[in-house]
Amino acid sequence: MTPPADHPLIPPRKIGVLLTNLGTPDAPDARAVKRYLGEFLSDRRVVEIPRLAWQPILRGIILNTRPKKSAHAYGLVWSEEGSPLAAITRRQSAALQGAFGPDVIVDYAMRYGNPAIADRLTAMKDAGCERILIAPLYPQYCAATTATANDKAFAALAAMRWQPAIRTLPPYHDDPAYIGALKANVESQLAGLDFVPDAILCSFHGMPKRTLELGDPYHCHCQKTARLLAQAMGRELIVAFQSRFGPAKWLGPATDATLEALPARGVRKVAVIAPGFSADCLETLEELAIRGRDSFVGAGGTDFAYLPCLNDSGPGMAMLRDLIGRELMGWVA
Ligand SMILES: C=CC1=C(C)c2cc3[nH]c(cc4nc(cc5[nH]c(cc1n2)c(C)c5CCC(=O)O)C(CCC(=O)O)=C4C)c(C)c3C=C
Ligand SMILES: [Fe+2]
Ligand SMILES: [Fe+2]
Repeated sequence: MTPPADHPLIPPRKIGVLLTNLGTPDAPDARAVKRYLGEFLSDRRVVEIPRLAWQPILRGIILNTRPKKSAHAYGLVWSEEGSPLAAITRRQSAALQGAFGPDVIVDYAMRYGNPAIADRLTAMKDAGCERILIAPLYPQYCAATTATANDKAFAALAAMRWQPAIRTLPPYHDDPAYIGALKANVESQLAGLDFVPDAILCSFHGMPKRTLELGDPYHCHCQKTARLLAQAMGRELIVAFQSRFGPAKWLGPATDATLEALPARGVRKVAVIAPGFSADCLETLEELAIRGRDSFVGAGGTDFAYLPCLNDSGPGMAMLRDLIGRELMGWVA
């Protein structure tokens, strides 16, 4: 990644890579979940309802009911390393550090909760990084995920007298490296199943339908990923959207209703994938792998498999090295 020592124009400079993801509570208990959800659901990029109307509902109802239920769900997927999302992001960061070597400092931070984006950016600057790539690990762009993670980084930079130079990793929903990694990951896991699925369900995190109407490209990015992956795999994929939150209309069809309807359509064996998540988390390990299975089997399905995300798998890390390495080349060429 470094230019030759005798490069005539650009002396070597320290480069930082900050992986960012959504965030997760510090512990699987109601107090920690309440703190996390309070920050998450107060983000106006996430809930686009005027503050005066939303905050009483959030503080008066949601934060008094949801944390206990969510803490129970987190408890079902929590590991010795902590929240799966945090543990996997940490491993992705360590693997990339190993791949790039000492001239690049790789770290990770969360949009909500810990480690905080401002703290890790400051640490990178203190370590001498004059150029920092901020890499939101969302393949599909959504203002509620990608833009808010970048906003948070820019807000931290706004407080610095001497800012590092910044790049952000673009969405990579249609990048051949991403589609190729998904195909390799899904096909190797399909080969290890003890049944042959009648169908593959591709579940993306949902968002309010209004957000699509306001011009957010997320829905189109999801559809394109699914189309390219289906083409690459040479088979059909059923697309659905999960995790509906609140009374508004969300993107459809809904994953839970789709899983319930599949057995009556003759699909008794299903494999579920979630290519929009770069790391397994509550939404995949609890909502899909536990509740999704219950819905499918309860409706008459016989075989169900949830296939894990790219995480820090071989194909997943090769893809991140490729995508991020390409961005860094602009700084060292
Ligand atoms: C991958 C893309 C994601 C989009 C787009 C997204 C939008 C979005 N989410 C909510 C509300 C909730 N999301 C929750 C969890 C959650 N969401 C994502 C990703 C996206 N969200 C992840 C990776 C996670 C899991 C975090 C973890 O700790 O594992 C939850 C909280 C979970 C709970 O309490 O049950 C809520 C609530 C909205 C409103 C939204 C809008 C566009
Ligand atoms: Fe979400
Ligand atoms: Fe969920």
